Amino acid sequence: MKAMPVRMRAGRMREQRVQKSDFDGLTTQHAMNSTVTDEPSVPLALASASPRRRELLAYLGVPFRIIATDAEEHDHLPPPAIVAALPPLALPLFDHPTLRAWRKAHAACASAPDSVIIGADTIVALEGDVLNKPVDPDDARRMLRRLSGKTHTVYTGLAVIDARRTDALPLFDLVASQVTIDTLSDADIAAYVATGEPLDKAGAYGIQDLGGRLVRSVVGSYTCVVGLPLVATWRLLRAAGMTGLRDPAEGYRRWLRDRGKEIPPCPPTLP
Ligand SMILES: Cc1cn([C@H]2C[C@H](O)[C@@H](COP(=O)(O)OP(=O)(O)OP(=O)(O)O)O2)c(=O)[nH]c1=O
Repeated sequence: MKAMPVRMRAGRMREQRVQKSDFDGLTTQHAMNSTVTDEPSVPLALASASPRRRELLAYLGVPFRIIATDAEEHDHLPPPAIVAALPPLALPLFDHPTLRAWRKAHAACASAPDSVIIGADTIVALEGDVLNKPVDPDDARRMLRRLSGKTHTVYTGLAVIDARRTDALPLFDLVASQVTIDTLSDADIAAYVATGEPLDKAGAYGIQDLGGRLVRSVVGSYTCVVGLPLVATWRLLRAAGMTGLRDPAEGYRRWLRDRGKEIPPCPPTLP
């Protein structure tokens, strides 16, 4: 992305605008030519610093701005109405990805009072434990040793808030995909961790990059694993009244094509 002035706000909030002329990296040419289709009916904001989320959301074809917060680190109790509306999940409330997504979207409201705001959060769950982002390479090696040869669940929670109507309940979703990791030797793990790729990823792997080589199968949404399930995102944004969005299956195909990837067999792997 062309460096845009980043406005600092209280509470470590950063803001950028993503629009037609504003894509970078791997998909610059494709994104500029084919990603943004229309002006949205309501301004859209993504409450996330994740480059994966920014990239995937762009494939739904509407411009948006980015507001990154440190809200997921907050642990204050949310309002009871929010807790009651969360999709059921047999994990501690503090780890609930939809609650964490809500914390991000909620924290961004003051910066985008005219917008629909989407937050997302991804965790890896294995045998009742939650694996977040590793704190260091040792932690990444430990996580990958645990995931080796097993099937785990990747959950991505979504929260959409219309900041113009803060009295209304947010829209929530929780998407789960089953990922099976190959049996990995210590040398495989060491080589992968040495790439540095695992450090900013839940569960210490990135399926969309080199980590894809560690994965034997995905059952469910592929983009849930990457951090932003496109079909569920599309559905929530439509429910929030947004128009001009590209069909998510088409966005997924374009994203795969621009990354030079084959379309995984469908089903069991879906957008
Ligand atoms: C399992 C997996 C996770 N991930 C990423 C998605 C998320 O960016 C990250 C999980 O951390 P999150 O806390 O969900 O997100 P984040 O800290 O990157 O961004 P923000 O809080 O600002 O929204 O792991 C992949 O990129 N590929 C994968 O295969």
